[in-house]
Amino acid sequence: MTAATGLATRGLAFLLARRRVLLRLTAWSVLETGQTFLIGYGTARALDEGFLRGRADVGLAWLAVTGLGVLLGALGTARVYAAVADLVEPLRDRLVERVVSRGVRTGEPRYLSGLTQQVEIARDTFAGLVMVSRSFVFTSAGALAGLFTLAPPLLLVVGPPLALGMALFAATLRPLARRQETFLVADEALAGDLGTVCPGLRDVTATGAEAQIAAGTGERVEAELRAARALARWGVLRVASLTIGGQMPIVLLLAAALWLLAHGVTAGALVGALAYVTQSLLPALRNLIHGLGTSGSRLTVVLRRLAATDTDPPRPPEDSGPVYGTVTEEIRSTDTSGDLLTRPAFAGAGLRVPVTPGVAADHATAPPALSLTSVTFAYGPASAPVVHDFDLTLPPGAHLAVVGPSGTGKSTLTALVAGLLTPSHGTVRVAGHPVPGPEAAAARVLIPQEAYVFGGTLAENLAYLRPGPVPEEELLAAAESVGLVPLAARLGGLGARVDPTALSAGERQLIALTRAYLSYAPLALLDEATCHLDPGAEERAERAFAARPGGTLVVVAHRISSARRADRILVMDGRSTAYGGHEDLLRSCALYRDLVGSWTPAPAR
Ligand SMILES: Nc1ncnc2c1ncn2[C@@H]1O[C@H](COP(=O)(O)OP(=O)(O)OP(=O)(O)O)[C@@H](O)[C@H]1O
Repeated sequence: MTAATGLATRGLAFLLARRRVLLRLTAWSVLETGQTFLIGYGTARALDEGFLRGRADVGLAWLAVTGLGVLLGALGTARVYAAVADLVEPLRDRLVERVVSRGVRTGEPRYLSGLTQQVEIARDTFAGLVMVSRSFVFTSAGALAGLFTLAPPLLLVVGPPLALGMALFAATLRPLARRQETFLVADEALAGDLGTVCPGLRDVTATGAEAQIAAGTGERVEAELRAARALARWGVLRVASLTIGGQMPIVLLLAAALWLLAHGVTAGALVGALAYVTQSLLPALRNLIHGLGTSGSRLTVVLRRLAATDTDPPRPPEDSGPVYGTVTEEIRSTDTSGDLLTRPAFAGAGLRVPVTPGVAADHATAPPALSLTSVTFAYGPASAPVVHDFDLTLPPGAHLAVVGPSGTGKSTLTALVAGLLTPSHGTVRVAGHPVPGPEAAAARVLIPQEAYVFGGTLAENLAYLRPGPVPEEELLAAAESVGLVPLAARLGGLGARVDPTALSAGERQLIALTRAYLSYAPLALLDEATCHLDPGAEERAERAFAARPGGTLVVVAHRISSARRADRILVMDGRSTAYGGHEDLLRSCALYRDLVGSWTPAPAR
């Protein structure tokens, strides 16, 4: 039995078990049929027996009867809603019961919120479908009965295009549902991908995974585009079915007016027929086509997911939360087999972007290591800019410390340089290359506060940002420079497997720093990347980066010692900034004096 047949069987059993509710629904819907019938019939009589004979009172009386019919119909519709609730709520209860018991059984309660949300979608969609299909059936019955009562030839004009439109619509149902499902799946995959990638852009940059993430997400965008195009092509047929079934009868009635009048159809009956088509059939058909077309496919997808057999693994909710907070979890929870590189849990960790060797060029002719020109950035169109009309130029080999109170934009600045954020005005260039861009991306390495270590060997962790094999001597030399040697020895050497869960935050930072040190990127951005190291270890690591041949260092500093080591300091204070050496700033910048005061420990008494 296919999944679709299984669903249909279960759906039928569900409906049969609720025959009484269905009967009630039918009974109230009949009132709607009466209302539809009266719309055309009453109008025809009002004309033929009243207004066209100069008897306005009779005409008005028929219109009053029609109005009464509309009131009764409204009463019926109100009762229909109550009956639909009796049909829909048990479906919801059943699905919730199923989802909850499955969550409890499989021990995967974290999926419950996503699934119960899908239950709500299923309930609403099912209710909508019941309403539109029921309305179409009873409205059409009322309109067709009315046309026949007024004059059977009217049916000859309205019936065939209506039947043709319905047949075309029925023929598009399956293929369109399949395309709709493909589109929904592609859309959800893209949303899921973006939900993971966007909050984790910093992680992606830190692991040098931009190109592969862009390729992966690009493929999802392409898949959604293909699905949308296929859906649109079939959508055209659906529009055609509405045109043929709902709008063509109007044209035909007008075009055949003479013929109809010659065959005993009265003027009132002709107007009544037009009322049936424009006021009842066309809206009901439109609702049916839109309702069944979109909601039907959605309901099928959601129900199929919810009704998945108990042995199926539960599907993760679309939004699995920000990567920034979960990556470390994922990495920590990896075993030591070292195969994290292929795991989808953190796609970025498995991706390598070759960093161009030789980016560090001849200093004399080289462009600035970093330049920001009139850069303005705000997080939202209505937000105050965090960085405003900002200029900065760093020559190759410079060592800049960025300091300032919390929330003044230090991380925002590093994100702008790394290309994670795009300024609303101005330009950023790294080694002369515009940001964002592949050359600029290859020319800088970002080390965020959260250090990423994966379950491979220490050597694999260290060589991760290098395009090819790295000689052992080079790894050892880098470990020596950054201060990793004692940890490497404790772990059992470069070939030892690393268990990220067994490392402290500071030890992970040392590994990430050595990895960045080994990369070919001349510009290193340390965004609180040493915050878990003791002052001595921090000094050693920073000095190593500052001494890299051709290397330029930007450090978001959280200690006065870190700022003092830099040859220039940028003080950020909201929209204003100050720039200079330590002594200059002590003299000229009150905020810097305050910061230095708060960073310097009070002398022991
Ligand atoms: N994603 C974001 N959306 C909206 N506003 C943000 C976002 N990230 C930061 N901000 C705001 O931008 C301003 C600068 O934040 P940023 O993190 O760059 O400051 P910071 O100086 O690095 O702070 P800290 O020292 O605490 O890390 C703050 O007001 C912050 O609330």
